[in-house]
Amino acid sequence: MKAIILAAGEGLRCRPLTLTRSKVMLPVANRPILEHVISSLEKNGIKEIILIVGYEKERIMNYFEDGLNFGVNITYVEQKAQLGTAHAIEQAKKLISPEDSEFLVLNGDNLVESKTIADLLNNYKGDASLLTVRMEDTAGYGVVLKENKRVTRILEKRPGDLSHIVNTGIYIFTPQVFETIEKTPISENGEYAITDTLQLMIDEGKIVTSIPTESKWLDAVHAWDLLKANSTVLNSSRNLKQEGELEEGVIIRGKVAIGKNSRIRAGTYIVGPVVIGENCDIGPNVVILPSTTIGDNVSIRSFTEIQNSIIMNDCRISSHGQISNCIIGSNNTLGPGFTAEEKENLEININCKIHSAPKLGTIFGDDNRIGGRVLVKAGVMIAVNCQVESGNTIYRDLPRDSVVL
Ligand SMILES: CC(=O)N[C@H]1[C@@H](OP(=O)(O)O)O[C@H](CO)[C@@H](O)[C@@H]1O
Repeated sequence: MKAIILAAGEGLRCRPLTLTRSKVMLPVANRPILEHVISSLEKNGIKEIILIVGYEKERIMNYFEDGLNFGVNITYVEQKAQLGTAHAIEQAKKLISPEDSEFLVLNGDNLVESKTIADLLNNYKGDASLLTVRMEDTAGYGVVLKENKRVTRILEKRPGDLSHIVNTGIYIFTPQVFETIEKTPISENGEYAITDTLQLMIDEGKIVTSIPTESKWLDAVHAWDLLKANSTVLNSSRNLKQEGELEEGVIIRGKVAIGKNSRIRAGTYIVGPVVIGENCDIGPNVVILPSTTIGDNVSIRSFTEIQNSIIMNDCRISSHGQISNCIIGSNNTLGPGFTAEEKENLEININCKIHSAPKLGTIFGDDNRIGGRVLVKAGVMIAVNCQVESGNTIYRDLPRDSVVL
């Protein structure tokens, strides 16, 4: 069976991390979310992948190339304008032939394990099947109403407790779906939504089934949700390899992976689950606590403590830093004594809407240069290519290219 993966969107609510990469390329346990998705498909024997790309597509294509390094064949299709999920799927029409009796569709930015996909592959039936999960808070998702297994209505992002059965956006369709996609009207918010296509199919008397799963399905709606996804994946990972070099006096507890050519210097204390990439230079006397992921080519100097955080590639973190519940994008330089304040239950304004975040420090996009003794207040985000001189306290979000003297 072929799979179409939707990977064309930016993921606006994951800014500033998505200013330079799309949401599917955000790292979880040092691998892009999309790589976890592809690996789950591959484990189910799905090797023919059609990747719908758009925003920051070069970054995706340079990473995955033809897919062979990941055990699959990838064909890329560009969705030039992001006109909704039905429009995205329609872009792949010419690559699905009548011999493909059915095909799978899923989002490239939702973490799934191989069992999640297997739950749909083992149970689908009818003209279309969609995989569902039960959730208390269904805000921001589509939900379904059903009789037995048959879906009677799909309601997209409506307020209220209409149903707690959430559409995961993972579907199996027969090629006939393209006929209904063509008839799908544009929605109120200007998109061709696959959920409207499914509702049309139901209205036409076609059989749309809901297949429940209790296997892993995680969506990073906001940038800070990446911390939870990272922690979940780290906690469930097995066979973590230690390939780097540990100096004498390094203490390691729990599951810790250390990549090739990484050097952990004396007196460093690491409590897993922790993943450290390749070519890192850490210590002496650094403390790394659960559930932390550190990318490739990262240096961290003495007496810095990091906990429940993601540090992406090519960062330089000086001594005496305090980094907890933070996401630091690629190629950031943090001077000595950097402190990220952290707080619980923050209210964060994104595009004039208040979103609540659990415990959070700060989130940095890429390429920022921060001097010594800088304090960033809890929940404050630094975009891309900002410069903050030593001794400053940052109280408000910094947009791209800011300079704080
Ligand atoms: C129009 C459409 O396709 N809506 C889907 C889709 O929403 P997005 O906002 O496009 O990510 O994926 C959700 C799962 O992540 C699902 O719940 C919802 O029904």
